[in-house]
Amino acid sequence: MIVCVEGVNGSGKTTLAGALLGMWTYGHARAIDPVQHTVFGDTVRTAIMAATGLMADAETLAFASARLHTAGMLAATRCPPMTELLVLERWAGAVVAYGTVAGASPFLLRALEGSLAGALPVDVTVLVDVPGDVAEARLKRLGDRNRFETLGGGYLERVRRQYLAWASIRQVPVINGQQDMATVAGQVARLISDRVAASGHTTKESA
Ligand SMILES: Nc1ncnc2c1ncn2[C@@H]1O[C@H](COP(=O)(O)OP(=O)(O)O)[C@@H](O)[C@H]1O
Ligand SMILES: Cc1cn([C@H]2C[C@H](O)[C@@H](COP(=O)(O)OP(=O)(O)O)O2)c(=O)[nH]c1=O
Repeated sequence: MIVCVEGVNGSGKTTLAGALLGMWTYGHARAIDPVQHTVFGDTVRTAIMAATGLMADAETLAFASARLHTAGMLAATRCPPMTELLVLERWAGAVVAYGTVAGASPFLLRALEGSLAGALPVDVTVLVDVPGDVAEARLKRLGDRNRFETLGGGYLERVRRQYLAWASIRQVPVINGQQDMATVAGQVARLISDRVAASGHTTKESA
């Protein structure tokens, strides 16, 4: 079972991933950030974060490359059994939402979204939605921020809107990230259970 949690910085993805792992009692469970999961991706991310004046297409390609490399590294466990949970913090949606705001070519974005979608069989994708100013206030409290997290609530709101447009087109469920975490996690766990049931596995194996 591969679950992808999409959303802007500060929407609650990492907290949600932790909650889902805690609720999963049917087998092995882990959460990864596909950008930073490999040494290659981590190095690429460091280079992107340090770069100034990076062209939008170049930046988008670099992020997608880091994510695609993770898909390759996961090849051995490409289709984990339904009893095993792998939570991805962002996947194809981030490329589209952040890339659109950065001004990347729509043709490039469509191609990369397709490559990412084909590279890993994601079973359930959700978008955790919070307004940009709420995300910004949360990030401010956390301190230590990457360069996308210092662009402010207006920037996060623009990414949020691109995420919502993407979710609408792709029929990705939108979860209200302003609810308490138990409610957010409960709603996602329900979607995961529905997916397990649809796959024909017994409900005994679901979250
Ligand atoms: N549903 C929520 N309600 C209130 N605060 C939240 C909620 N989800 C996350 N937070 C807080 O917001 C901050 C960012 O959460 P985090 O999970 O790191 O977001 P992300 O991984 O999307 O950047 C953390 O301090 C976290 O405790
Ligand atoms: C342009 C672009 C930016 N980003 C942004 C969002 C994040 O701030 C950062 C990705 O870093 P990442 O390591 O995935 O996450 P985080 O720093 O949020 O824990 O870059 C993408 O994830 N994908 C993209 O295609």
